[in-house]
Amino acid sequence: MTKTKLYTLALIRNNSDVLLGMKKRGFGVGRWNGFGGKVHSNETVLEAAKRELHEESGLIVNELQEAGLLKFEFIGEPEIMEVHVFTTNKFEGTPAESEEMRPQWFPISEIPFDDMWPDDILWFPFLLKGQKFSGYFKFKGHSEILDYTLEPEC
Ligand SMILES: Nc1nc(NC2CC2)cc(N2CCOCC2)n1
Repeated sequence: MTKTKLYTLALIRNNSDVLLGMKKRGFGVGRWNGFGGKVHSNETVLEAAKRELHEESGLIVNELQEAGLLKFEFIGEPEIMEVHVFTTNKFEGTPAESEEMRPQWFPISEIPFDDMWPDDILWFPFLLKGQKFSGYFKFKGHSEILDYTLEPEC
Protein backbone atom coordinates (compact mmCIF):
# COMPACT_ATOMS: atom_id res chain seq x y z
CA MET A 1 0.00 0.00 0.00
CA THR A 2 1.73 3.22 -1.17
CA LYS A 3 1.68 6.12 1.29
CA THR A 4 1.92 9.74 0.14
CA LYS A 5 4.01 12.13 2.22
CA LEU A 6 3.71 15.89 1.78
CA TYR A 7 6.71 18.18 1.29
CA THR A 8 7.24 21.83 0.33
CA LEU A 9 9.80 23.58 -1.86
CA ALA A 10 10.16 27.36 -2.14
CA LEU A 11 12.20 29.14 -4.83
CA ILE A 12 12.89 32.80 -4.02
CA ARG A 13 13.54 35.20 -6.90
CA ASN A 14 15.24 38.61 -6.90
CA ASN A 15 15.22 40.15 -10.37
CA SER A 16 17.38 37.78 -12.47
CA ASP A 17 18.67 35.77 -9.52
CA VAL A 18 17.26 32.74 -7.71
CA LEU A 19 18.12 31.81 -4.13
CA LEU A 20 19.34 28.26 -3.60
CA GLY A 21 20.73 26.53 -0.54
CA MET A 22 23.48 23.91 -0.28
CA LYS A 23 21.96 21.11 1.82
CA LYS A 24 24.36 20.45 4.72
CA ARG A 25 22.77 17.27 6.14
CA GLY A 26 19.96 14.77 5.68
CA PHE A 27 17.93 14.11 2.56
CA GLY A 28 19.58 15.70 -0.49
CA VAL A 29 22.81 16.51 1.36
CA GLY A 30 25.45 17.97 -0.98
CA ARG A 31 22.92 19.26 -3.51
CA TRP A 32 21.72 22.82 -4.16
CA ASN A 33 17.96 23.18 -3.79
CA GLY A 34 15.18 25.54 -2.92
CA PHE A 35 14.04 25.66 0.69
CA GLY A 36 11.52 23.21 2.09
CA GLY A 37 10.81 19.96 3.82
CA LYS A 38 8.12 17.90 5.50
CA VAL A 39 4.60 19.19 6.21
CA HIS A 40 3.66 18.62 9.87
CA SER A 41 0.26 17.16 10.78
CA ASN A 42 -0.83 20.41 12.50
CA GLU A 43 -0.17 22.80 9.61
CA THR A 44 -1.27 23.52 6.06
CA VAL A 45 1.09 23.04 3.11
CA LEU A 46 1.38 26.83 2.78
CA GLU A 47 2.16 27.25 6.48
CA ALA A 48 4.81 24.55 6.19
CA ALA A 49 6.38 26.23 3.15
CA LYS A 50 6.70 29.54 5.02
CA ARG A 51 8.02 27.79 8.17
CA GLU A 52 10.61 25.70 6.32
CA LEU A 53 11.81 28.71 4.32
CA HIS A 54 12.30 30.73 7.51
CA GLU A 55 13.96 27.86 9.40
CA GLU A 56 16.38 27.13 6.54
CA SER A 57 17.14 30.62 5.22
CA GLY A 58 15.97 33.16 7.80
CA LEU A 59 13.72 34.81 5.21
CA ILE A 60 10.18 35.82 6.08
CA VAL A 61 7.49 35.76 3.40
CA ASN A 62 3.88 36.85 3.71
CA GLU A 63 2.82 35.37 0.41
CA LEU A 64 3.96 32.47 -1.72
CA GLN A 65 2.68 31.75 -5.21
CA GLU A 66 1.83 28.16 -6.13
CA ALA A 67 4.26 27.18 -8.89
CA GLY A 68 3.76 23.47 -9.37
CA LEU A 69 3.24 19.96 -8.03
CA LEU A 70 5.83 17.16 -8.23
CA LYS A 71 5.33 13.53 -7.24
CA PHE A 72 8.23 11.13 -6.79
CA GLU A 73 8.28 7.33 -6.66
CA PHE A 74 11.40 5.41 -5.69
CA ILE A 75 11.74 1.84 -6.93
CA GLY A 76 11.45 -0.51 -3.95
CA GLU A 77 10.09 2.12 -1.54
CA PRO A 78 6.41 2.38 -0.54
CA GLU A 79 6.34 6.18 -0.01
CA ILE A 80 5.33 8.62 -2.73
CA MET A 81 6.84 12.11 -2.14
CA GLU A 82 4.36 14.86 -3.04
CA VAL A 83 6.25 18.14 -3.30
CA HIS A 84 4.30 21.41 -3.46
CA VAL A 85 6.48 24.01 -5.20
CA PHE A 86 6.11 27.71 -4.43
CA THR A 87 7.81 30.89 -5.54
CA THR A 88 7.88 34.59 -4.67
CA ASN A 89 9.94 37.69 -5.21
CA LYS A 90 8.52 39.39 -2.12
CA PHE A 91 10.46 38.61 1.04
CA GLU A 92 11.85 40.22 4.17
CA GLY A 93 15.34 39.74 5.56
CA THR A 94 18.71 38.67 4.28
CA PRO A 95 19.47 35.00 3.59
CA ALA A 96 21.46 33.47 6.44
CA GLU A 97 23.15 30.09 6.81
CA SER A 98 21.30 27.58 8.97
CA GLU A 99 22.13 24.13 10.30
CA GLU A 100 20.39 22.73 7.22
CA MET A 101 21.31 25.09 4.39
CA ARG A 102 24.00 27.45 3.12
CA PRO A 103 22.16 30.02 0.95
CA GLN A 104 23.58 31.61 -2.20
CA TRP A 105 22.08 33.76 -4.96
CA PHE A 106 22.55 32.39 -8.50
CA PRO A 107 21.98 34.25 -11.77
CA ILE A 108 19.28 32.39 -13.71
CA SER A 109 21.91 31.69 -16.38
CA GLU A 110 24.19 29.97 -13.85
CA ILE A 111 21.86 27.60 -12.01
CA PRO A 112 24.07 24.64 -10.91
CA PHE A 113 21.85 21.85 -12.25
CA ASP A 114 24.74 19.32 -12.17
CA ASP A 115 24.73 19.69 -8.39
CA MET A 116 20.95 19.60 -7.92
CA TRP A 117 18.30 16.89 -7.95
CA PRO A 118 18.15 15.46 -11.51
CA ASP A 119 14.50 16.45 -11.92
CA ASP A 120 15.19 20.15 -11.40
CA ILE A 121 16.61 20.83 -14.86
CA LEU A 122 13.35 19.47 -16.31
CA TRP A 123 10.81 21.60 -14.43
CA PHE A 124 12.85 24.78 -13.72
CA PRO A 125 12.03 26.22 -17.20
CA PHE A 126 8.32 26.14 -16.32
CA LEU A 127 9.04 27.88 -12.99
CA LEU A 128 11.17 30.57 -14.62
CA LYS A 129 8.45 31.26 -17.20
CA GLY A 130 5.78 31.51 -14.50
CA GLN A 131 3.97 28.52 -16.04
CA LYS A 132 2.46 26.21 -13.43
CA PHE A 133 3.50 22.59 -13.87
CA SER A 134 2.68 19.06 -12.72
CA GLY A 135 5.16 16.21 -12.84
CA TYR A 136 5.58 12.56 -11.86
CA PHE A 137 9.07 11.04 -11.64
CA LYS A 138 10.09 7.40 -11.11
CA PHE A 139 13.55 7.28 -9.53
CA LYS A 140 16.02 4.40 -9.19
CA GLY A 141 18.07 5.41 -6.22
CA HIS A 142 18.63 9.15 -5.81
CA SER A 143 20.27 9.96 -9.14
CA GLU A 144 18.54 8.01 -11.96
CA ILE A 145 15.18 8.96 -13.44
CA LEU A 146 13.69 5.82 -15.06
CA ASP A 147 10.73 7.67 -16.53
CA TYR A 148 8.62 10.76 -15.94
CA THR A 149 5.69 12.83 -17.05
CA LEU A 150 5.73 16.65 -16.90
CA GLU A 151 3.12 19.02 -18.24
CA PRO A 152 1.96 22.62 -17.87
CA GLU A 153 -1.07 23.07 -15.65
CA CYS A 154 -3.52 25.93 -16.22
N1 LIG B 1 14.23 19.86 -6.13
C1 LIG B 1 13.76 18.76 -5.49
N2 LIG B 1 13.75 17.59 -6.13
C2 LIG B 1 13.36 16.48 -5.46
N3 LIG B 1 13.40 15.30 -6.17
C3 LIG B 1 13.07 14.04 -5.55
C4 LIG B 1 14.01 13.43 -4.59
C5 LIG B 1 13.86 12.86 -6.04
C6 LIG B 1 12.89 16.54 -4.16
C7 LIG B 1 12.91 17.81 -3.55
N4 LIG B 1 12.48 17.99 -2.24
C8 LIG B 1 12.03 16.85 -1.41
C9 LIG B 1 12.34 17.11 0.06
O1 LIG B 1 11.84 18.39 0.45
C10 LIG B 1 12.42 19.45 -0.27
C11 LIG B 1 12.18 19.31 -1.75
N5 LIG B 1 13.35 18.89 -4.22
